[in-house]
Amino acid sequence: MNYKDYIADIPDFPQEGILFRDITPLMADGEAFHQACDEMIAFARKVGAEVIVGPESRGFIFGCPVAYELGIGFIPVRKPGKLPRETVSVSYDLEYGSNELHVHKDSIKKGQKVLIIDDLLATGGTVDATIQIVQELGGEVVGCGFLIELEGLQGREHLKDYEVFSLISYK
Ligand SMILES: O=P(O)(O)OC[C@H]1O[C@H](OP(=O)(O)OP(=O)(O)O)[C@H](O)[C@@H]1O
Ligand SMILES: Nc1ncnc2[nH]cnc12
Repeated sequence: MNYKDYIADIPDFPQEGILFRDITPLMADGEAFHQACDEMIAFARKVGAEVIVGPESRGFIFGCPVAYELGIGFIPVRKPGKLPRETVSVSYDLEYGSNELHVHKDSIKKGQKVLIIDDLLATGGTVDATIQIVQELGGEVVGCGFLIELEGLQGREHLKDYEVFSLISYK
């Protein structure tokens, strides 16, 4: 399958100068979405994931089917003001702004093997912040899986110590 056929390229969204890679056509196609999830599931099995951690909101779209298929848990990483109980948080920068990510403090067990799944790796700010939180909570990051990697933004520089999987790469 040529997954790029299912990604829409939108110039100057959400800001001038950003080429936005829109995954919604892929999500809307049952076969493409299913196959993409299957490839992430294979990676999750390979790295021995015991729990999936996924950043809001597009990380939920791919992280939850993987967790479901493996019969393991899914832990949401959320933007400020969304989680009702005590959290740990980290501030981070991304291609078009900055934010703060939160995870419930009691969500990850010590030594648990964590696979981080998100739709897209750009600067790596989001995954870097997520790794920091997982480690603070005692989890072991065994891999990071993405549908899309924007190679030009060099997000992999943050991920030299980890197994990284991406299905679609743009130079
Ligand atoms: O590698 P980075 O530079 O951190 O960029 C990648 C992140 O940016 C997007 O999320 P966004 O914060 O736009 O939120 P959304 O998923 O709610 O749209 C995307 O879904 C990744 O999580
Ligand atoms: N260029 C881009 N397209 C879609 N999502 C993104 N998140 C960060 N950069 C992005």
